[in-house]
Amino acid sequence: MSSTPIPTITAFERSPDGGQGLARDTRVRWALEEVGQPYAVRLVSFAAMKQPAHRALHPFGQIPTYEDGDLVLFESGAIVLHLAERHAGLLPDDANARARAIAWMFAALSTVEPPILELVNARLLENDKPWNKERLPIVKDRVRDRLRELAARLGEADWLDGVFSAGDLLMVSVLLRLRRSGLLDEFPSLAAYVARGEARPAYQRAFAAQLAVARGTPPA
Ligand SMILES: N[C@@H](CCC(=O)N[C@@H](CSCc1ccc([N+](=O)[O-])cc1)C(=O)NCC(=O)O)C(=O)O
Repeated sequence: MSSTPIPTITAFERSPDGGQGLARDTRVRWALEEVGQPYAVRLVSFAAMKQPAHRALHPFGQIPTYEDGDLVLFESGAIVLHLAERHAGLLPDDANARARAIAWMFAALSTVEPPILELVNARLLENDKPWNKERLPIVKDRVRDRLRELAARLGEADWLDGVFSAGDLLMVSVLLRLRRSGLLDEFPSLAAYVARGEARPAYQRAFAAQLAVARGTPPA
């Protein structure tokens, strides 16, 4: 029986996606599973997220957060990096390869995710605006540009830079948001890349855990 306290993350009490794994706690769960770190989950309601107690952990009143002893983190990318730096399995030992893997983490969140979020917002939050019909194709083409460039770099490789890394974990997580749009299927090599990520046992465990929350069933 381990006496070492385990880290605690926060997640939606009721995820708007009904457990499809699109909320950002899934990528943190995935990283924890990849490094073999047991963790606890504190579920928070939308209302509780905006209260002072949660804002003391997350200045923007969001999830996920990560608590481990006297360390409190927010930002899913920072949490994944923290885990990758402290455990084997998500960043290479070689210094240059490690730096490249971290560059891919930033690329996922700073270059590929923003146009995808623009598309998500255009479809979810702006679809009743008169200008949406004109804007949507422009936003879609911005996403296509990034996907085309990413596919060109990935080529026939399994992962972005040799072995699977935290860069792939975040890139796959970002690309999963595209599934409903159909845009990912326009790039078969990227759809296969995402499928490789989803096939990883660690992802499967992370997905099942967040789905169990959505279904109100206790985790296995
Ligand atoms: N940059 C931060 C962004 C965190 C964030 O966006 N958190 C969202 C949940 S993940 C984003 C998300 C939400 C829902 C779906 N979905 O498909 O239902 C997908 C992704 C949140 O707390 N939203 C509540 C709020 O802002 O008040 C990070 O990466 O951690």
